[in-house]
This record gives sequence, structure tokens and C-alpha cells, in this order.
Amino acid sequence: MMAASIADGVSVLTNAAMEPEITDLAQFLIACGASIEGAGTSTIVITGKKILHGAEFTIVPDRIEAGTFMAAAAITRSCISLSPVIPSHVARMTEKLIEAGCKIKHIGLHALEVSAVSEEIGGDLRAFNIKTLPYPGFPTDLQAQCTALLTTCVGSSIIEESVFENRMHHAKELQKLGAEITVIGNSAIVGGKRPGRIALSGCRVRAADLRGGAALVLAGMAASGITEVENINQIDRGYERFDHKLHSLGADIRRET
Ligand SMILES: CC(=O)N[C@H]1[C@@H](OP(=O)(O)OP(=O)(O)OC[C@H]2O[C@@H](n3ccc(=O)[nH]c3=O)[C@H](O)[C@@H]2O)O[C@H](CO)[C@@H](O)[C@@H]1O
Ligand SMILES: C=C(OP(=O)(O)O)C(=O)O
Repeated sequence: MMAASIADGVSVLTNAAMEPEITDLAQFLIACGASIEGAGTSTIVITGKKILHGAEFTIVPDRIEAGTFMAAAAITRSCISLSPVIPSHVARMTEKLIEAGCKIKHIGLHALEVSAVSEEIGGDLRAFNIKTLPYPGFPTDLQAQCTALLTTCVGSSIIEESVFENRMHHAKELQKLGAEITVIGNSAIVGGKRPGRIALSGCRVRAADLRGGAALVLAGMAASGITEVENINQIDRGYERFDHKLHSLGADIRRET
């Protein structure tokens, strides 16, 4: 879209992703004088302009960061409110957490409250299944965080990763924390909380990638004892001050320099 905005003539992008970030980029380019139609659908038509101009623009809230904090509330059985978030951008995550038993309240247009506190939800969280799909389906970038959450829920779940291959590295690390996970190709079967099964317990684990790393931090907050996550530069690629934000919510977390 960026290149086509200043290319000669009309460009048509087919099979385009329909994610909010695409629409947001299009809106920014339009604010800069570009001509773009169809962003947010699978076909985008761009008529090139000779020159663009500057514009002031506020970018869309990060739906994956929001979804990660929603998972953090759930895995620690806490209640948090988060903003700014566009509730429709985290709709699939909201549906899954409601299926698990969480209570989710809209506070105005750009804030949500997520509660997994057992007295408020009347029991413990239940397992749910996930199949990742292109937006507006369940995002691949929240799969790892939900896998961590599901290791603490009552019952077993099936996770199907259908967007991106090789996105199960966190499973092996979660196993080190005591989780029961069987990976079969791009799917995983997670055995959740069961009577007689030991809950997660802390140890040293390694972040192989961005979302898998975030998932290990979430698991570490739910685990007994101390969890050390190595290779956190992966997490820093996609979360600004993740440790500070979690600490401000009450997590016992610190960065080792
Ligand atoms: C619409 C959607 O859900 N996009 C996700 C996708 O975007 P992203 O655009 O990064 O993903 P790609 O389209 O590059 O890749 C998706 C899949 O297609 C395969 N592939 C890609 C190009 C190609 O020429 N041949 C091929 O086989 C890749 O190997 C992968 O399995 O992954 C990102 C990283 O997790 C997520 O942030 C995005 O939300
Ligand atoms: C996979 C992601 O990003 P990257 O391709 O930079 O690892 C992500 O945003 O979850």
C-alpha cells in the first residue's frame, strides 16, 4: 500500500489480510493524501499520487498486547481493567475467555475489565479449544498466551495453529514448568488442571519467539516458586515495558540486567 500510494497508476492488492493494522495504515496514508479503497477487505485498490504530505495521526491500540494482558488477568485469576483497547479488535479473545468463565465488562468505548476472580465468576476457569485463523478469526499471535492459560484451566483442550507453522516452541518450555502438552504437527493437546496433577512450578525456561516468550512470563506468574525466562529480547521486540506494566498490576517480576 505504501509503495502503491506513490506509484504510477492503479494498483490492486488481492488476497490482502483484513486486520485492523491494515485499515489503520490505509487511514494514515489517506490522511497523508493517498487514495486507497477497500482496506479491511481482501481487495485493496490504490491510485498512485505524485506526492504525499505530512499528517497527524494516532495509531490503533495494539490488540495483541491487550489480548496478552487479558490472558494475564485470567491466568492469575485476577481482575484488571485495560485501555486503550478497541473491544471489537479483541472479540475472539473475549469470546474464549467468556467460554472459560471470565467476566468481561465494557467500560466506555475504549476500555475493558476482565475478571477471573473465583468469587466473582463462581468457580474456576474451564478449558476451551482454539483454532487460529486470519483476522477476524482467532489470532495466531495470541495462541501461545492462551496455551499457557489453558494449562491452568479445568479440563483438556485442543489447539490448532492454522496460520503460521512452527509456532509451538513454547510447548516444550511449558512442559518444563510441569504442563501436560502433547504437540502433534501444528496442533497441541493441553491437559489442564486435574485433581492429583501438580500445578505449574517455576524453573528456567527460554523464550524462542515473541509470543511464546510472553506466554512463559504469564505461566511464570501462575507457577509456584521462581521462573526465570531467558532470551527476553524476543519479548522486548513486541511489548513496551512488559515487566513494568505487569509489576504495576502487582506481579512479582523483575528484569535481570
Ligand atoms: C492475516 C494473519 O493472520 N496474519 C498473521 C501472519 O502474518 P504474516 O504476513 O507475517 O504471515 P505470512 O503471510 O508471511 O505467513 C503466513 C503463512 O503463510 C506462509 N507463506 C507465506 C508467504 C509465502 O509466500 N508462502 C507461504 O507459504 C508462511 O510460511 C506462514 O505459514 O503472521 C504474523 C506473525 O505471527 C501475524 O502477526 C499476522 O497476524
Ligand atoms: C510473530 C510475530 O512477529 P515476528 O514475525 O516479528 O516474530 C508476532 O507479532 O507475533
